[in-house]
Amino acid sequence: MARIELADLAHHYRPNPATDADYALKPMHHVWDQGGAYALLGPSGCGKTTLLNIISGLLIPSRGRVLFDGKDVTHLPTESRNIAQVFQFPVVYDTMTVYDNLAFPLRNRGLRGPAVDARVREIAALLDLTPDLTRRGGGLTADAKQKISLGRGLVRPDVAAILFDEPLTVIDPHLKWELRSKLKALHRALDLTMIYVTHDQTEALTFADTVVVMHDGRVVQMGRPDELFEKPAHTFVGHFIGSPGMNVLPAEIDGATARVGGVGIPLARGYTAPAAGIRTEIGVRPEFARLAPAGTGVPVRVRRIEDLGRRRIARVELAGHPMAVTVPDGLSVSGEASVLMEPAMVHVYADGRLVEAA
Ligand SMILES: Nc1ncnc2c1ncn2[C@@H]1O[C@H](COP(=O)(O)OP(=O)(O)OP(=O)(O)O)[C@@H](O)[C@H]1O
Repeated sequence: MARIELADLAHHYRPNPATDADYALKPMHHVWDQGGAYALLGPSGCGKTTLLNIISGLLIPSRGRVLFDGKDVTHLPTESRNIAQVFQFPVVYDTMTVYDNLAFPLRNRGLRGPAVDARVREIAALLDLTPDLTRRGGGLTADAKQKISLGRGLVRPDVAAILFDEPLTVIDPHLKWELRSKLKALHRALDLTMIYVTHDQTEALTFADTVVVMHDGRVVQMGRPDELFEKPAHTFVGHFIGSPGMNVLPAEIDGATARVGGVGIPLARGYTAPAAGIRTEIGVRPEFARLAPAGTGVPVRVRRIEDLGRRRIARVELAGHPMAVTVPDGLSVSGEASVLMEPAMVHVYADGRLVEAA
C-alpha cells in the first residue's frame, strides 16, 4: 500500500484552456495517506472518473504529478503502478472456478503454492464465498460475480491501492447494505489503501474514514463523515450531504449576529463583515434548528409538516426564505411559530466557502 500524492494536478480535455471552466479538474494538491479508506463523492460530471483515471494511469494529467510513496508514477501505465481495480460490472472468468478466479491476480504475479491457497481462502471467508469455491464463475448470479470481482481486487496484499469505481451499482439493494458494511470491515482487516468512487452519500459515509467531496472539478472538502455533517466547508457539501440538506440563507453579518431579511440570528462567535460584493450566507442543518411555539425564538411561518417516519420535518419560511427544521416530539404548531437554532451550528459562508470566526 502507498501514500498517494496529487501534486499540483489539473486536467483539461479541451485544447488551449483559457479559463477555469475549461478544466475538468481544477488545480489541486492533496495527500492521501497510506492505509486510508477514502470515498470520492460527487454528482455526475464533477470529475471523479477523471481523477480516478489519473490515479490508475489510464489518463496522463495535463498538469502536475502523481506520486506513490514519493515515486513519480505520472507517466507509468496502469500495469506498472501495482494497483487493483474493481469496476461497476463484474470481471469474472466464467469457465474458471471461483477459487481460480480469486487466485488469478496472485498467480499472475508469479505466486504459487500455499501462499496462494492461504490468501484465497482468507478472502473467500471474508466475503462469504467459501461454499462457492469449487463452482464455476459462469453459473453464478450477478451479485455473486460482483463479490468475486471484489475478492479479486482485494486478494493481492502488496498493492499500492485498490480503486473501486461504483462497485455496488449492479448489486441487489438488500445485499448492497451488507457489502457496504463488509467492505469497511475488510479495510480494517486487510490494512490496504482504498479509494471508492460513488455519487451515493450513504455508500461514501458508510465506507470511508475520509470522504473527498468533489464539485465542478474541485475537491471542496476532504474530511471525516461527522466533519462533513457538522461543519461543511462549502455550501455544496451542506446541500449534497444530508437529507434534507443544509439550509442556506442569504444574510448580512454584524459581529456575532446574522441578519436574514432584517431578522437577527445569534452566532456563537463574532465575524468580520465580508467585503462588499461577496455573496454572504448562513448555513444551518435541519438537525440543529428546532421548531418552537411563536414568540420563543426566530420568527417563522410554518408551511407544512412532513412525516419522515422516524422524525418530522417542518417546511417553514424565515423572512420569506424557505427552510427545513426539526419538529420536536409532541410539538403541535401551525402558522406563526419560532425556530431555535444552535448558535455553534450556524455557519457563515462567503461566496459558498466557510468563513471562520474572527
Ligand atoms: N474523454 C473526455 N473528453 C472530453 N470531456 C470529457 C471526457 N471525459 C470527461 N469529460 C468531461 O469532464 C468532466 C468530468 O467528467 P468525469 O467523467 O470525470 O465526471 P464524473 O464525476 O466521473 O461523472 P460520472 O459520475 O457521470 O461518471 C465532465 O464535464 C465531462 O463531460
